[in-house]
Amino acid sequence: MPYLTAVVKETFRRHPPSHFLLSHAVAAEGAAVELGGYGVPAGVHVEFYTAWVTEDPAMWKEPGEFRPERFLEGGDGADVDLTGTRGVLKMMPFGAGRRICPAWSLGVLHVKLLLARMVHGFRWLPDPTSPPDPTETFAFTVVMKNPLKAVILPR
Ligand code: HEM
Repeated sequence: MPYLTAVVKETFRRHPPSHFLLSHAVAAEGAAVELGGYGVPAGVHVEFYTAWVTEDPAMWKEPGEFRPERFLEGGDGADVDLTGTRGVLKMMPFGAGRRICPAWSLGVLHVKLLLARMVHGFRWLPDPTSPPDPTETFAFTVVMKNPLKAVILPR
């Protein structure tokens, strides 16, 4: 289970379904909030492009690599959680704070359960005529540009 959890976390880091959060406005009445050294007045909307955080080589070793081991002990993601509330804030696939996705735990649970059932029940082999291609494209969320094709055999 720890490795499965690491695979799921690495998937949310390397291939987050959303690259940005919903638009959030500064709520403080009449006061500017300081953000990264800038004063942001009340009512002004701030957009967070969260994918840049997980692509930043200052935060992640070789961020372009899909490497679940980074979320195991000693890895550069070992202290990171998906809600951005524990350890260093290095990824937020569901947002963070009071406007975090209210279904974040449901989402994680479904992805883990689906993946566990898929690898428990079947062997997944690459389709020689169409190997897996991680290229992404923007739909409503970010999806695979070329859908996965595989040879699936019962275990
Ligand atoms: C893997 C699955 C999912 C991902 C990656 C995801 C991601 C997100 C993100 C990034 C936000 C924006 C947070 C922000 O603006 O700070 C959000 C908001 C939201 N999500 Fe999800 N979500 C997922 C599944 C779901 C599901 C299954 C539901 C409903 C059953 C849901 C309901 C919502 C709602 C209602 C909001 C708006 C919350 C607000 O504005 O206060 N999400 N989600």
